[in-house]
Amino acid sequence: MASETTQRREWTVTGMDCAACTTKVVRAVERMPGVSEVRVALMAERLTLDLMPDSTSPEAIEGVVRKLGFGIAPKGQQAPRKKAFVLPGAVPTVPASDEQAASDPAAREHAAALPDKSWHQTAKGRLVILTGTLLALAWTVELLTSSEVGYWAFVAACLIGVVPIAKRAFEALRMGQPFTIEGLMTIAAGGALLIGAAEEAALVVFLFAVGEVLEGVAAGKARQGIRALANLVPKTALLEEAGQTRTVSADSLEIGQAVLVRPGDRIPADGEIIEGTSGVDESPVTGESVPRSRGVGDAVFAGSINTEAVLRLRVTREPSDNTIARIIRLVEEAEEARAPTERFIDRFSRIYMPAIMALSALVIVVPPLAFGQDWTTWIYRGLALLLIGCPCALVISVPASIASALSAGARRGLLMKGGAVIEAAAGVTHVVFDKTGTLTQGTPIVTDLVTAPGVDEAELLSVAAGVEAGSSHPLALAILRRTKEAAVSVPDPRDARALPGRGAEAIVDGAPAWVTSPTHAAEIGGIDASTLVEVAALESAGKTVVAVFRSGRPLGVIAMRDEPRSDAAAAIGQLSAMGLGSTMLTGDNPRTAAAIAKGLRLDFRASMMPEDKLTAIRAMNRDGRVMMIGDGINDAPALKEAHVGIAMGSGTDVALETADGAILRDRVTDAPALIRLSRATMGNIRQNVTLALGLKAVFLVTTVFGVTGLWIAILADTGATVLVTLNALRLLAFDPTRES
Ligand SMILES: Nc1ncnc2c1ncn2[C@@H]1O[C@H](COP(=O)(O)OP(=O)(O)OP(=O)(O)O)[C@@H](O)[C@H]1O
Ligand SMILES: [Zn+2]
Repeated sequence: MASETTQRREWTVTGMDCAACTTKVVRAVERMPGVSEVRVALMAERLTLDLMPDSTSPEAIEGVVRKLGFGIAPKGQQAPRKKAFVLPGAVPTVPASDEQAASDPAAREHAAALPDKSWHQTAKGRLVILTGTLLALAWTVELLTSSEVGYWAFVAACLIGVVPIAKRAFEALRMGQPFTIEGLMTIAAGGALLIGAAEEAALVVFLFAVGEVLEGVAAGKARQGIRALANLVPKTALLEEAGQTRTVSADSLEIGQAVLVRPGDRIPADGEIIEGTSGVDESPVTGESVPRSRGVGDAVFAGSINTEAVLRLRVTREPSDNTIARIIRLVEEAEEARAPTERFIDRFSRIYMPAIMALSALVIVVPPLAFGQDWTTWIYRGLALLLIGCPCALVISVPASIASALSAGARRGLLMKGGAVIEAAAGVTHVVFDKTGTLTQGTPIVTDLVTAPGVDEAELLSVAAGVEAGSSHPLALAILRRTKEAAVSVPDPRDARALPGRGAEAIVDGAPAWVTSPTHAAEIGGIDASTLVEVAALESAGKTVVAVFRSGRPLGVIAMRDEPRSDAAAAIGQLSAMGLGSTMLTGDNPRTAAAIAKGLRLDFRASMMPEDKLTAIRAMNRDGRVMMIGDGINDAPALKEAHVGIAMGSGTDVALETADGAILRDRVTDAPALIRLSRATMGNIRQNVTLALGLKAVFLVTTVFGVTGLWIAILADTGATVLVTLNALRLLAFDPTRES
């Protein structure tokens, strides 16, 4: 566990193409003194760990990672550095067009340390060029001279090509990791030379290098999905200061500053509109591409597009803390919450490589010794088998799918905190919805005022508004809105108090007053029989009724209607077509709940106190796996209790932190969409695991029987890794809103 004295450090690590690479980094760094909680995110290219001061230096950690053949640079300003870092052999480039990189020293250093290089500029790319050239040279030599000279040319090509690979294998070995793909390669190439298969040995080294580059390209593609999000925030902003407008880097904006956004431009920061009204396309954040009209006082997100008119806004969030930055961070961190399937595959691949090595030893030794077979043949087959022992394709099969799914989801406003959540969401059997704000719009409107004899509507509203003045409950807001419309003044309450699940109370104009549900009205003063009949009628029409009291005397009732969201019924229909049951949980009374549930065609449980919702979820969890969908504000405990808790709506500030996932659009149909995406992801993972294991199994057999040889074995491994990654990328294009 991290103690208080340890310091959290973060680096960007480049060149990791598969989970075998991440294991290498983790194992090597883990052994260093004072290092704990080491985590490597493959797709986010991030290394995090806790470091005891005065133990290992960050530079020593960087040295170790670099020795393993990866690029590393501290992330952001979290890890201050004294000397600038340059990748060995890399050409540091500062993109001239990138104002932000040029102006911000930390960003510039970062850009210089880890430039976006094309494949031939990387260490792995150079290995391809080197081994390829050597191979071509050797072939030429063989063609022009005798096969005798050619043979030695291939030996030379293989030996020179294998040196960098053997170096990496040796470094890993020194750090306590005997089983690495580089180690397998080195043994296989060396062994092939020993039995005189020089040409093939050189070819294998070359193909290995090509495979590494291809894997890198595929992994990079998967990463782009997430990067694309970050690129949606413009680099520059039009800052207004002292009556002047000037262009500044968007990264330098501070809370409280005023910026101007022209039509057609992207909004540079999370902010609040202080002047202007315009359509704002919030698709980068919510996935909703129909522009919404936004005016003074409305919040807007960085990355959204201003479609119509000039807007002036006040920055409300630091650039590093804006909504889209938090979404990106969440998606990146989500990688660490690994799915059970992923953990299983990891454990499997850890025994897989040694097991294949043992098998390969048997294949080499047993047939010649026990059955007097030819040594060269079986050594050759044993070496080829070694190459089958690379677990790359298998190990990347799960994280590649999950990374694609996470970014596919994020682009549509469907956020999930990692593979564990995806796997859980794919397996839910039942969906539970909160009513207010989830299935309904959450903004009830007062429809009926029923006054007691001798009380007028203004008095009823005034007392009710007094009690609710400080409340943010949707019903309270409805009453306050209506009071304002009726131009009734709101008295100043004292001792205002919420009665969760029941109502609210306060001292209004010196007298104790209450607003409560009719069910709890009896506790205060009761409602007369004729009013109760009226209440029942209103409730049966799907309206929520509250009773208003002063000094224990009923003043009347207020009925409100909260319309179901327009797509709620469709969402329930989709879920049921997917074989999932839906239930609505509500604190509202059974009659109102029944009226709403009937229209939406789902089960319901009414009159639930907040703790009842928790118990209900717990009970349902026992019979199946429940996904709970709520607004994340007052139902956070229920969201936590469910198998999967999803917060809905743009009130996601809290939700992003507490729930397992979030739906950023106010769309109920995104609930089935999220489940569809999760199911598709698990399907994709199954395809990948089958593909990886299947190919291994096939080539294991053909290798043992001598049908295929060394270079096919390495080609099969690379091919499988690339196929698996490409298959995972298909998820980027998956449309979870489409019913199938
Ligand atoms: N501030 C309030 N003003 C008036 N009535 C209230 C208030 N708070 C609670 N109530 C009463 O208690 C009932 C249950 O409230 P609760 O907050 O548990 O449910 P809700 O959030 O309105 O509905 P849901 O459970 O569907 O989200 C309401 O229907 C209402 O009758
Ligand atoms: Zn690898």
